[in-house]
Amino acid sequence: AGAARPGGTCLLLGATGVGKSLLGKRLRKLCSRDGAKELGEPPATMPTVGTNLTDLTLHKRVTLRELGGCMGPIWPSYYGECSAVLFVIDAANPTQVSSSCVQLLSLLSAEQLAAVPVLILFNKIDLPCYMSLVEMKSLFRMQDIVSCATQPITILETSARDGTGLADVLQWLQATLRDPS
Ligand SMILES: Nc1nc2c(ncn2[C@@H]2O[C@H](COP(=O)(O)OP(=O)(O)OP(=O)(O)O)[C@@H](O)[C@H]2O)c(=O)[nH]1
Ligand SMILES: [Mg+2]
Repeated sequence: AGAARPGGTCLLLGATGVGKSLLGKRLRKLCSRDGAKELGEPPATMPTVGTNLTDLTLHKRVTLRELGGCMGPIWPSYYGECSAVLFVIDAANPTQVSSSCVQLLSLLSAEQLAAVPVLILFNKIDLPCYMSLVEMKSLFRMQDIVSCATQPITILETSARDGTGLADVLQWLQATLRDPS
């Protein structure tokens, strides 16, 4: 199905307001040719209604397809055409933990994603009230989730605001979407 777009397609998923759109803009800036050393003030974002495509130039072209948090019910219609998933969680929003956890469990159990590598991002770690990786992992029972999952799962902490962890995200995409050789 992905034949229409060369390169690889990575779905960018997560509840509304977790920072998917800002992350997409930051990643594009980081791998743009002027090789932004300074990210500067974060550009404004609007809640994404529908889907939003961002092309990244890595070793090959990688398309990030964000599906707005409010589009949750139709996420599965895009599962067939992706080779990786970025799942974003707001580490500074304790009230969203249970709904994010349900979303994560349902995507991990989707048949079409059974072998698709997943990168989980605990985002917004620049905020003073963010929950540490240890806290987040225990709130999500991440150990159980990872051991029951059929797909490879990687976990990172990020700030789309100040750029923390974003180079590691690019590195993961590059390694994950490498052509089999
Ligand atoms: N402090 C901080 N704010 C962030 C970070 N990432 C995103 N934001 C802010 O959070 C708000 C929502 O970000 P978006 O990127 O629009 O969220 P989204 O996940 O795309 O939301 P939907 O499109 O509605 O699903 C914006 O005001 C962003 O500037 C971060 O790492 N730290
Ligand atoms: Mg958005």
